[in-house]
Amino acid sequence: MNYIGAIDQGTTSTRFIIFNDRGEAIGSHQIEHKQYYPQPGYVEHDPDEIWKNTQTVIKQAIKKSGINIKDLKAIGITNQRETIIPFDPTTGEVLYNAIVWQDLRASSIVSSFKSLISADELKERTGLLFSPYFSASKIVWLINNVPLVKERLDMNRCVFGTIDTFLAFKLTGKIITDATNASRYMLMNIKTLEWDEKLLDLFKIPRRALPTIVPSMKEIYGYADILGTKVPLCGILGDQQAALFGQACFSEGEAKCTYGTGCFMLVNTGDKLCYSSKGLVSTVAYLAKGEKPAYALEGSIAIAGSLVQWVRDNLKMVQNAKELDELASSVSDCGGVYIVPAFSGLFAPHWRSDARGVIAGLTGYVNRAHICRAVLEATAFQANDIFEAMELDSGINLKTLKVDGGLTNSNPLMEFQSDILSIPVIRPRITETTALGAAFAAGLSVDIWQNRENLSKYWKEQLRWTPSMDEKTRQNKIIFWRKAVSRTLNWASKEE
Ligand SMILES: Nc1ncnc2c1ncn2[C@@H]1O[C@H](COP(=O)(O)OP(=O)(O)O)[C@@H](O)[C@H]1O
Ligand SMILES: O=P(O)(O)OC[C@H](O)CO
Repeated sequence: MNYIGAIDQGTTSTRFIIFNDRGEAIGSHQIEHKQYYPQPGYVEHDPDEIWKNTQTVIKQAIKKSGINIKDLKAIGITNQRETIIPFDPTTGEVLYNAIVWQDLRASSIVSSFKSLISADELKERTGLLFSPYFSASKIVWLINNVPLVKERLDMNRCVFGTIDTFLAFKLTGKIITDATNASRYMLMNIKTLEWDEKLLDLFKIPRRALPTIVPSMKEIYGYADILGTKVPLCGILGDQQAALFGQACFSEGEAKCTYGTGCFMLVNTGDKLCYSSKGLVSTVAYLAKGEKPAYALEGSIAIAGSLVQWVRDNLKMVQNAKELDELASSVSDCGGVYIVPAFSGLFAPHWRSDARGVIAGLTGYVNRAHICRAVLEATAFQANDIFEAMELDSGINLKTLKVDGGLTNSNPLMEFQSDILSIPVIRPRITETTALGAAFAAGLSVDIWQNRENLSKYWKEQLRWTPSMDEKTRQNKIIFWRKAVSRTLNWASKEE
């Protein structure tokens, strides 16, 4: 038998999922890790905890699936992107906690970048726009604020890697990042797929401290010791690109939206690098060795499922997500309440780090159920804003939307999403599309699958939500949503 394993290292948890050669998940294990919020706007993870969890989930998933380790033919990695870990490659020592993609501490550094390079040139070179979301400003913050990092950097003993770099290093000793992850540093030239010398120079980041950029698939990067057996590590994709791949969106014009901690909509634009004028970013969708890169346009939303968790953990309004769904379903609408969860500022299409969250439209009529409904609707409205930008930017008219991620378990959210987008929303039979994408990449590299076209047959529709809202109601709701969004702006100072 042939099995492929995928490490899915996400914002809230780490999973290892084992797939058979029909793309079916046959065993998995998952562990959550601690979120550190040392100050408002700061979010950190402990890399050593993530590595410990990775080792445990691999062992446990293998045990649970009962496979013979000799049948594990390849492993792939998919990961939360942009999050940066500084480590010493000579000892493996972690020099500072991982600065997570949601972290806003480098906002003022991003402001200083604006005097070094124009937004147009930055977009032309990287496909991205000014935001502390991307890795570059986090790296500069580490160099400027952590003496240990500066010291090791001066000794040529510091690597700034995304999570894939860190895990690949732990597993194989190689210092690499794949082109999809590299495209999120704000340091890679999106056309040449190499570190951009001009940007490194402007931001004063030494090239020697960055990993080597490698293809996402069709290359064996090294061998990992898994329970005493050497298994090739041969597929790496950032988690949103992995979900696009796992949803079999291999060709131009195919799109997906993943609803997890955040929410990310990507459309494959083929080998065409398409620049956005509506607040989306251009990114590498995947790079197979020896081929031209496939590009994507992406709309990123920082807060989606994490709003559900905030209502559960910080407000203690519900015990779990299921209860929130039930409450939301018990009312026919939001009772006039609109929640804009700009906890980390607003990402696409607004990109305003000065925005902070609001709950708008409160009246004496509003109860807990309306709030719960507004929590779910917030994600659907944000996705709709991105969807509109995507259609305008790419010229692609999407007739349906493929969805995945934990929040797609929420029936009221998916119903409302279809209503607000006014198109059917479709969830596949295999919902672990992120891990599946990484497994596809690894499996293609060791010829378990011969080509991408062969993989399309594993994508099967499981659930479909179709729109039923009248156009006037839909438009009215969107108007109120946009009014609520306008209330979040200019709250924090631009530097915060
Ligand atoms: N039935 C549900 N209703 C609402 N939210 C849900 C439901 N099930 C899961 N979630 C949310 O989905 C998120 C987890 O999704 P997941 O795809 O595992 O996230 P990630 O990969 O970003 O860690 C959590 O924020 C959780 O609150
Ligand atoms: O870990 P997730 O699924 O929330 O994804 C995080 C994204 O990669 C951030 O860009």
